[in-house]
Amino acid sequence: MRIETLPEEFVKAQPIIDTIEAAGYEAYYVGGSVRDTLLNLPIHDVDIATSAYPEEVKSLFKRTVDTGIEHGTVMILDHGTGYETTTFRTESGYQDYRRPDSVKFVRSLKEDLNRRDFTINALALKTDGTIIDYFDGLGDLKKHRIRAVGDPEKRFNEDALRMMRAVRFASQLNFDIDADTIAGIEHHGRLLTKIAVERIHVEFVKMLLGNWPAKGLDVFMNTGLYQYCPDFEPYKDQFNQLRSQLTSGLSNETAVWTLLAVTFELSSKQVNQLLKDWKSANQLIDDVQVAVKAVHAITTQTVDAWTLYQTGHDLIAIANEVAGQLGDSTYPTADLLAQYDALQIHAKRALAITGQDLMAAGIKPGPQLGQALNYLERQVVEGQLNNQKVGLLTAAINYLNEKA
Ligand SMILES: Nc1ccn([C@@H]2O[C@H](COP(=O)(O)OP(=O)(O)OP(=O)(O)O)[C@@H](O)[C@H]2O)c(=O)n1
Repeated sequence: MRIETLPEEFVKAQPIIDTIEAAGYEAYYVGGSVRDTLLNLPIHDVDIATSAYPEEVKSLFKRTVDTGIEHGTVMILDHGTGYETTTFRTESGYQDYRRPDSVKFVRSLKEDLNRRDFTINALALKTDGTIIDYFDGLGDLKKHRIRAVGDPEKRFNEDALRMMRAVRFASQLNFDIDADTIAGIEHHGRLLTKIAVERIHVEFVKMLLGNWPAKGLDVFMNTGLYQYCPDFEPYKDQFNQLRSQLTSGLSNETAVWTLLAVTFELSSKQVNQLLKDWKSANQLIDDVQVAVKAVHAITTQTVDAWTLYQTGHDLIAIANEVAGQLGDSTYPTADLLAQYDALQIHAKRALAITGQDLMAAGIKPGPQLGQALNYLERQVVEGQLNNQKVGLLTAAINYLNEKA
């Protein structure tokens, strides 16, 4: 088969392939960009596979970066775009690529495609639009099927992360997973425990961001794969409940973990533990903690100015999205955001008075100064006081006098 008009990303990359071919090697577009083009989806990165060895690739181009030279990948820089270019290879353990004997460079495209994860990812594209398809990836694309290349057991032994990739693609593409491939996941689920959590994290989140999350979750649950992810084992029922509730993908990673934290009914300490075990960034952990509180306020209909202020614009939208997925929000997001926008201040530094001002008015530095500012902040947020210097000063003095 031949694609008539190639997307411009490929046209732009053609000089790279031409250069490699002119030096007497083969080079093809491979991987996700080929798959997504055939599915009429936008493409992200254009990846190239070549018979040239890494040193040979580097000698052909002025600007290259050794992004993964151990497993044969060199990034070629061309007019601001980077092209990951990987030498054809076979492998005896994807995750062990740092062991020099685990990657064997070969000169044959077919051998290279044969070590790839799924048939839909094992297609190669020539610059003239011809598709090379040794494993009926085109048939599987048509049938909306994710099928391991050759023996699933072998593919999952090479890289157990591929089991997570299978469920992730199911959820992103609304594809079914082939029965033998599912059986492979059932047999090899435990191998996931050998994989770096950071890699599992990426795939798990992509699964829930996909447009058909229930599709991936089905296999994730039915094969028992979930048990081999950090901390998920006790939450079978909650996951199954989610599977039936989730009607569309979530909009970002914070929403994913907030949804899980609420569904699992985790305490703030447990949220922290879960996210730490999943090797999450501190910013994500903080955001999820705040969003979880906001979801509770939304679901119990106790959203007030102070909650909105503490939650902030972006996390309000996320919390309401999560509450909506759970069928528990009665607020349109736009209304909550309008209420938030209408607050007099959106940060403490926007108060019309500072600690300096209070000291200038004779209030001594110390804990009471901070308390007074906190009091003013809350009063202004809640609309009890106007954000004006003179009024705030009087209110601060009265507040401290009453306390004394
Ligand atoms: N564990 C993996 C990861 C990747 N690949 C191969 O390497 C290609 C590129 O991988 P990657 O960029 O991670 O994923 P894409 O398939 O390109 O999908 P996306 O960009 O949507 O993540 C895949 O298509 C597949 O052929 C593989 O065989 N096994």
